[in-house]
Amino acid sequence: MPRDASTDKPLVELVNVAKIYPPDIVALEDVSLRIYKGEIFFLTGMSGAGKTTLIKLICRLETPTRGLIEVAGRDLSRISPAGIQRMRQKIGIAYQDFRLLEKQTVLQNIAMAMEVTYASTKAIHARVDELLALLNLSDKRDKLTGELSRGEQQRVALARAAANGPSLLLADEPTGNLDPAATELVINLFRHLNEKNGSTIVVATHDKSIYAETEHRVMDLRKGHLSAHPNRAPRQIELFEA
Ligand SMILES: Nc1ncnc2c1ncn2[C@@H]1O[C@H](COP(=O)(O)OP(=O)(O)OP(=O)(O)O)[C@@H](O)[C@H]1O
Repeated sequence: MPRDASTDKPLVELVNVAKIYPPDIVALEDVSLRIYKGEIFFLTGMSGAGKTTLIKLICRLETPTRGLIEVAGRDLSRISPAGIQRMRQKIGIAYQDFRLLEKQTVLQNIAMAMEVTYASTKAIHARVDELLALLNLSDKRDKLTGELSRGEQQRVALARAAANGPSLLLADEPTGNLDPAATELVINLFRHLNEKNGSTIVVATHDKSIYAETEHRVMDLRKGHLSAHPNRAPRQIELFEA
């Protein structure tokens, strides 16, 4: 989806953000970042670099030790708990550890995420069927998620995150358990959400294959510091990084 960096306000903005876990584990140090509406943004970095921490800060599952975080122009530190709940209804989160209810079916796991929308059962089932078809999981709809392979569970977690057509999708290591064919399905899901719903998508990943062929912005976290990915042109850095 095209965007104009000169006129858009960022959907997500971090200014000089640090996160230090007790007693003194520095996960992020002085991170400033803008992510614009309609972007697909990749966050790379080695294990322990701080990717999950950054994702959790954006949806306020963690709070920063220092710095400002704004989502849709609102300072997260000033939003009430009820306001955070409302904000999260517009954010889809695909967790690295999936967080599925293993004794519930695929349909139930995804449908549960949609109950907040008060959609009809018919509309919920149609959406679930659409997402499962996109992710090649149609035959798993009535299976318990605990009985699926890790790769299948990972795709169910993505379908659940995508279910409400979120304004912002945060995907933490979304292809960690997938083969190339399933990885392609996930990339197509991101494109679909981005183009059809205008969803902004933030992907934290080790997996070069999901950003190698794209024109999208890639930034690299190293020991809590953020910089442009070494393989990306400097022009991109100037365009996006203030
Ligand atoms: N709840 C926590 N308490 C203490 N330390 C934490 C906590 N969560 C993360 N850390 C530490 O913060 C640092 C960054 O962790 P984070 O999970 O954000 O990295 P990551 O880039 O997502 O790694 P991975 O790719 O392995 O998931 C690591 O040193 C990690 O051990």
